[in-house]
Amino acid sequence: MQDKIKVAVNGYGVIGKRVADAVRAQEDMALVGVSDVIADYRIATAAGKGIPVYASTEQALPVMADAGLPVVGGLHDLLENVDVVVDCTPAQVGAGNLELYRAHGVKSVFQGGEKHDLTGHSFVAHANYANALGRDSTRVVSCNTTATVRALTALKDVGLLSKARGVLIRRATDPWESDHSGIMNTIVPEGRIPSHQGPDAQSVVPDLDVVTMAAKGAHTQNHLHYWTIELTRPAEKQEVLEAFRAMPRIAFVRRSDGVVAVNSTVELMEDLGRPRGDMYEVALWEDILTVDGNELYYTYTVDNQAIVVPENIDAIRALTGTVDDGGESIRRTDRALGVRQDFVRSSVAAR
Ligand SMILES: NC(=O)c1ccc[n+]([C@@H]2O[C@H](COP(=O)([O-])OP(=O)(O)OC[C@H]3O[C@@H](n4cnc5c(N)ncnc54)[C@H](O)[C@@H]3O)[C@@H](O)[C@H]2O)c1
Repeated sequence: MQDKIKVAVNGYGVIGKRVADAVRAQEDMALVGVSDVIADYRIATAAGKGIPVYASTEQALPVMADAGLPVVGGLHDLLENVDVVVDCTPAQVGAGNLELYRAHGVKSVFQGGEKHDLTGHSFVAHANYANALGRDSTRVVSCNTTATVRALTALKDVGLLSKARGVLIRRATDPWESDHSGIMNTIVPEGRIPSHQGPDAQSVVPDLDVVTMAAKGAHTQNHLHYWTIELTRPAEKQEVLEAFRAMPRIAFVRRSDGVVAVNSTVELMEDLGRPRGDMYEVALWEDILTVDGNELYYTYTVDNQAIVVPENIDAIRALTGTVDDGGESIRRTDRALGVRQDFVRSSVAAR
């Protein structure tokens, strides 16, 4: 434990519990504890796994203790013993924690619900690991923005990307909250164009020419994106596929393999034995992708609950500066999580 990066997770919800497990899967990291304000099954499962549990507020501590949780202490105590905290509290709550983390001399990773200005740095590992090195804090961008940046930088890396225009069909709510939030039996267009994901992608890669439009669907699992791309020159489909294949965390799926809809990938992840059925990769339909001269069209699906998890792990290494090379950090993270390049046709972990 001495040489490992000591990590805390504040906010043990959809993202926090996944990041906590991913930290535990890394050879160079130790999860010192998780902190929250809840006292029910959600945090009890952390205690059940032997993860030390802390209370994030003074009011929460007695409530958690009364519920029989083995609360080790308050968030202040946890922060005394870690190098990095990953803040996975609800959107905008995290912003109120930055000064606390700084006061404890702890580096901090925030999530996409916070504004770029909070940390002045927005993170997607492949795109800008290098300029996060040694920083005090960063923000891992949202699930939609992470997928957008991964796919567009794959094209940018090989000099093919001129302009990108995307339509994002978002899930209504996380599945476990569908008893009390989310829409039903409709599609709701977002009130403005561009939707926020395009400008957010530019907070990671400023020179991207990208416009996004979004709508909220009535389903609860996964987003679906459609992209129309103007390439810098006419290209062959094979060349475009190679560009995506070279990008970590993009995996091909095919209708011909029976992956015909968003729910197919959900079932596939379960069948692959993924924890919680999580899909860390962008699942891009190889046999739908079409190139026509200098125009490219493609679609993929994104597991909103999981895609940012490997990015959080890389952000921890970048801030602490323990691994200088982003490619090396990505390889380590992906090996530990079993990230793949192809779900059906390759039985081995990718790259
Ligand atoms: N759910 C997604 O699909 C998704 C995807 C990408 C990014 N994000 C971002 O991740 C962040 C967390 O979202 P989530 O979906 O995990 O939320 P969530 O509601 O599932 O989890 C948040 C957790 O924080 C806890 N919490 C509330 N107030 C707290 C406080 N003051 N101190 C400590 N803990 C507190 C809650 O009890 C809950 O367990 C947000 O910024 C969100 O925008 C969410």
